[in-house]
Amino acid sequence: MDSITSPPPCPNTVSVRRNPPRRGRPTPMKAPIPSQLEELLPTTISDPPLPTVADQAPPSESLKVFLRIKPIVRTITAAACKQLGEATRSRAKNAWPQNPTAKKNSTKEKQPAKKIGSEICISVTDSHSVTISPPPLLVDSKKIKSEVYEGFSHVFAPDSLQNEVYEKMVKPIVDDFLEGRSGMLAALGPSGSGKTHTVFGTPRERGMVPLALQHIFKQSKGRDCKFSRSFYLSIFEIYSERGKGEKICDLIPERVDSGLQSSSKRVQEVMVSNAPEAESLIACAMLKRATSMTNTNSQSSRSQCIINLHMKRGEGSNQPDDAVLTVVDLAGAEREKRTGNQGAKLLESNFINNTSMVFGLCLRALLEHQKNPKKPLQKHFQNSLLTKYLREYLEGKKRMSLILTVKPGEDDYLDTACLLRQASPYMKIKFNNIEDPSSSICNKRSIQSFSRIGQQKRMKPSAIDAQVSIPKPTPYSFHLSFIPEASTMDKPDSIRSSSVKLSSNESLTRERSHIIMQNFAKAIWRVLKQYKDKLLVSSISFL
Ligand SMILES: Nc1ncnc2c1ncn2[C@@H]1O[C@H](COP(=O)(O)OP(=O)(O)OP(=O)(O)O)[C@@H](O)[C@H]1O
Repeated sequence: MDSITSPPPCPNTVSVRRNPPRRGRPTPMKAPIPSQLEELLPTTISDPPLPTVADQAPPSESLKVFLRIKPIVRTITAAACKQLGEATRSRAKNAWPQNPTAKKNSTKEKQPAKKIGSEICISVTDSHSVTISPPPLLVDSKKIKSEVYEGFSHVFAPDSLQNEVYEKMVKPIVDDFLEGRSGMLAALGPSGSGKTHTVFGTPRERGMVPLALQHIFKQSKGRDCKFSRSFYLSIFEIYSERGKGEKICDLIPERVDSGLQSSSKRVQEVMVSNAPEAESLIACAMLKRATSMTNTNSQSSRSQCIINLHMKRGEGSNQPDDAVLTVVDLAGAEREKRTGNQGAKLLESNFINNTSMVFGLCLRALLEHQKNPKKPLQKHFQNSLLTKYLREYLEGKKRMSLILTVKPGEDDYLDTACLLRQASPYMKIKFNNIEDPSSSICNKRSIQSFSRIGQQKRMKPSAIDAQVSIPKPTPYSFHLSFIPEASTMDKPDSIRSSSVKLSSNESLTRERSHIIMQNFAKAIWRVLKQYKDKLLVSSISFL
């Protein structure tokens, strides 16, 4: 494995600085030389606990955004495999935990590392900033400049070790969790950039989840049993089969050890009492996760994977708050041109990209709302299951950290630049309680309804209670109001009242479409106006 220090400066480019804080620091020596060019479930799998006072971070705290650069490692891709006539579909991801078959394949897959040097598009400027340099072709044809991104909580160089990443990024979240504060870590980045590697790792290089488990159980061990706490694990994935709406799949094997408690609900929450027990559950879960071989990753995740560790305090404890530690391994955004995906895989890609986009939109909306509180917080979280589940985090009510993973190759410039451009402003997001006091109740309801989304299809309209509205099951539009308990079903009188509610729902939908159309019209108007101005200018220059 090669480690990368810094790419040689790309001639004919100048550096532009992006991101806060804009400090008056000299452009690093290694930077390019200036030139003349310029979003069930865990419900009972217990609902994630409502935000408590402990969950609410001090208002000044900002979202932590970390960046990790993957070392350059050449792996066999789908295209290469096709040539060899090998199968292109697998289910078990070759990450932590150990999958003997996959491991064998992986050692075969790794080819001698690429020669590095001019092929690198990103370099570490210092521990908080990076410089990305476009490949010469783009510099010449599109006059793209090299850019400096700064303000990251930490930039992990390609040779960074998992332990180092854990200490700087995850340990503070775990310490808070052990103090009773919920927290989340989400890994974002293009396909094959190392999200799963960072989150789960390999048997040799254990990832954030196994390291966190080890830390948590080590800390909990010698504690007074009077203040004992118990830990419950749930792991599930959200995926879309052939683009037909989103589904939740419990990744914990249906028949877990009899020694472990399990819930009968769709997503199990299993009590774990030590790290190896938890790790072996995650190991089994990972074997169930949907993966596939693409042109960019031999074992690309096709789903959003969510791991929750729920800490419940013992009865004798004077700190009754529960806390949840959530780790999200998002499926990597993919460009069709690069992955060469077709058919079902292309549909999966659309789902993956859509979820990533909605996740980003939520954060962007939060940022805009915080910049200008008069601007209402857009409810983009409604557009995907993942964001609906993570609503509290995406509305800035609970702490979360983001780890952006990028690939350093020259070919990866567009993916890397795109991610940095989109995600680096998120570091300006502050954690504060931006919703009204009823929000926690609303949110509990939304999470409950989310957890029962799978049951909706089984419910007949006649069975809906008078207080209940019926959601229209479109792939990315799930209803957030009350979903009935099974016990409220089979009440024929309710048909009329539910249809009344339906019509009010329709009017809401119509109103929303009207607003969207209005905004769309405004945008078109602006574009047309710009064109008009440009036409005017060019016609003047002709005269
Ligand atoms: N820091 C790293 N050190 C060593 N190998 C790495 C590192 N990051 C990623 N890899 C390797 O690169 C390959 C792709 O990584 P990984 O599967 O984690 O990507 P990903 O971002 O999860 O992709 P996808 O979104 O498609 O699932 C794996 O073989 C992994 O072991």
